[in-house]
Amino acid sequence: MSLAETAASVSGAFDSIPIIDLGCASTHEERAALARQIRDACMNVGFFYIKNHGIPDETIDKIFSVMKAFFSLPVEAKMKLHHRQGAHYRGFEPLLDSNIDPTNRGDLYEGFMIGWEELVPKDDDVINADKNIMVFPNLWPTEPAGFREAFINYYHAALGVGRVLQRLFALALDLPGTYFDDKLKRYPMMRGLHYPPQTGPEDDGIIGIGAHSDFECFSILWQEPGIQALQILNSEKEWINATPIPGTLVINIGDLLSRWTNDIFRSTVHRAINRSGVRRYSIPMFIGANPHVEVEPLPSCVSPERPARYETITSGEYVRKHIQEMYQRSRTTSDGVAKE
Ligand SMILES: O=C(O)CCC(=O)C(=O)O
Ligand SMILES: [Fe+2]
Repeated sequence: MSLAETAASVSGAFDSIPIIDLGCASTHEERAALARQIRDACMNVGFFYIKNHGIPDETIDKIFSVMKAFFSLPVEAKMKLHHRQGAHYRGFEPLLDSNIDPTNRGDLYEGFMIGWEELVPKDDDVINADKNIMVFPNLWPTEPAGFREAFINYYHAALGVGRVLQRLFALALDLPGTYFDDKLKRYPMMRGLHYPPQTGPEDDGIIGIGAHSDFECFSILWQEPGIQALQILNSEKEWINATPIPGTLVINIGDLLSRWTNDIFRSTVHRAINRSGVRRYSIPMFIGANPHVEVEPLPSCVSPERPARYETITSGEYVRKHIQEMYQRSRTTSDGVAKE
């Protein structure tokens, strides 16, 4: 059955999130079987867990530990790295700095955003050699010690997982395995997030992160074990818990890949609410397409019964607009002062 025919029979009324084992992908048959599982998950749920992803525990432990230390610093120290000092979304995001759900009043998390950087910096000539790719400098705190190293090590490890997944997504879409290799960003954005425990009523419009779908192609999320916060919305409008499963990462499809696949891959709405009584941490990385890539529904996802639903758009144009809107709805000024 073609992708478009299969999509016609999919309901989206899931009540659980599949777990996919990346550990068995050495033979051609194993990779094909994995791609089929991924296709099912992307069409039915838009989310899946991966186990045996290959990121060492030590790499995760180190970034988790520096995140806890950094977010425990006084807010004045963190504000010195406010991301609005620059134009490229790097550095600290205070509480309520973003508002991803326009029907809400603000997102109750603190974040620290970074982009690609070599662990051992190369000279500028090497970095600037690839003129088509934008590499913006990161901002780094002076404390805690080892913050930069822990973030960069995790970043490179997560990016490696992304490279494996993008090939599986291509196979899942009946495309050559390397189809996305020159189209997806080599330098995606990643952020460490800290959600203070929340006590206010949900209907006051301020929750950890409001209901949204991600803007880019797919996201790779580490979430702190033992603390339930992330929820995803099914087609029956029920919130299904994405309970942290030790040793796994959560993968979800974003709007751009959904659009690229003519909505055959689902970009599922999700939110996070931390009512655990203690702080909660997570680390999303957003893998997008390079800014100049023109995204239009893939031929394998279009049929006479399922005509193309979207016009061609460049990735950069699409993502920039959405990110700007999310921060324009902020309830704080760049000094961190609450707006009226
Ligand atoms: O913290 C989480 O579990 C979700 C974060 C998220 O959805 C995002 O950053 O887009
Ligand atoms: Fe998200």
